[in-house]
Amino acid sequence: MQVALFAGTRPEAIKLAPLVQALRKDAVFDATLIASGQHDSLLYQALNDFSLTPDFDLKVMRPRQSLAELSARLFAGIDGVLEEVRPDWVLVQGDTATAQVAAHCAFYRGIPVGHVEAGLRSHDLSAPFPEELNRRILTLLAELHFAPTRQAAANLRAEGVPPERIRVTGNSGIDALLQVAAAVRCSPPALPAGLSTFLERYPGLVLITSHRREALGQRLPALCLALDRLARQHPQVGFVFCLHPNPAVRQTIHDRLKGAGNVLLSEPLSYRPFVYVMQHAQLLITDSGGLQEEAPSLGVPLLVTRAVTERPEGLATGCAELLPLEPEDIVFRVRQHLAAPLPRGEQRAFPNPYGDGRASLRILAALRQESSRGRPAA
Ligand SMILES: CC(=O)N[C@@H]1[C@@H](OP(=O)(O)OP(=O)(O)OC[C@H]2O[C@@H](n3ccc(=O)[nH]c3=O)[C@H](O)[C@@H]2O)O[C@H](CO)[C@@H](O)[C@@H]1O
Repeated sequence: MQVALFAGTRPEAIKLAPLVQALRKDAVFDATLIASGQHDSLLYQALNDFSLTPDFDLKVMRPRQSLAELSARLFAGIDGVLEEVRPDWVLVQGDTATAQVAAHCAFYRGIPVGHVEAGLRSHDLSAPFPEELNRRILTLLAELHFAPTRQAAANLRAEGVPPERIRVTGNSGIDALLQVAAAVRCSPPALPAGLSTFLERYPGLVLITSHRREALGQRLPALCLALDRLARQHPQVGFVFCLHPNPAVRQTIHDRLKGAGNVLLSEPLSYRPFVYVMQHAQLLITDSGGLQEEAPSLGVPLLVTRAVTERPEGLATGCAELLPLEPEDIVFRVRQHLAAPLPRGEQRAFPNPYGDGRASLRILAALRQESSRGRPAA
């Protein structure tokens, strides 16, 4: 069974890596990995972490291109690859333009699509933008829906997806995390020089990421203001902000946080060092989807800088909490967490509702079942 997998961004590479590894180990499958290059530098950094080299690289990234221009390049590039590879199945992950357009192209050619991480919904098309739209389109296009949780499966059924087309598999991102977290515990990765000195200097550690388009208005400036105050009030705590390459996000953060001594503005870390830093943090502050899924396995509490999340399961376990918009409220919530720290490296025990590390195997089993049933040619 020839399976084509498309990855355009860092999280897609991380979450598809365990699947590519599992497919390549299994004689039933032949896996072709296609990089779109939607987020070029971060995508290749993540693929490298899993020693993966794409079979095709579409290099669609251009500076300051619009979403429509990106989509146009993706349509042309992906259709060409499908013509050449002629896969039996296409696998896409999550909610990016790459995933949505790859599913579209496959659908037009009558190639069945498996959607990994199906059924997440914020029920708000403006947040996350444009990912919530991409998810809904992907649901219309997919033949098999690999839902990470029961809640995600319920969302799909509520939209009329036949139950027999849905599999609850867990999130393949947890497969990747558990693999890398175990490796990092045995052999700590090399960290950039400035970061390792910084970590040694402060007994406490808060790790922050923020990159969502919709954060640029009020949320990111409010978060920076709050962090600046918190850094002054807690000189024993190091605040590491891992930046995203998006120039508008970087500018906002640089302008507001450059001066504070115990704030380190770090370049994006590759996955192994990033997992190491997460393992040693006492608190994560983020608008990332992946971090919301990873935090419970690492036992690190997490504050989500968003008004809504498509991941309510983490809120229900007590690991995650939505952070208010106002800087005073952010300061208050973070101070509450910092008031009761665990020693560095020690973790709280949270159940992980997002997966148990076996999602890829369940997805492979579902594909094998499809192949044994035989599909009519398109
Ligand atoms: C709207 C939304 O929620 N969409 C999500 C979105 O992804 P995201 O929000 O999770 O994106 P990021 O935060 O960029 O990536 C996170 C990953 O990167 C690692 N990391 C982080 C910083 C760093 O310096 N080094 C790293 O290695 C980190 O541990 C984690 O694994 O798209 C995905 C693809 O479709 C979807 O699955 C997913 O729903």
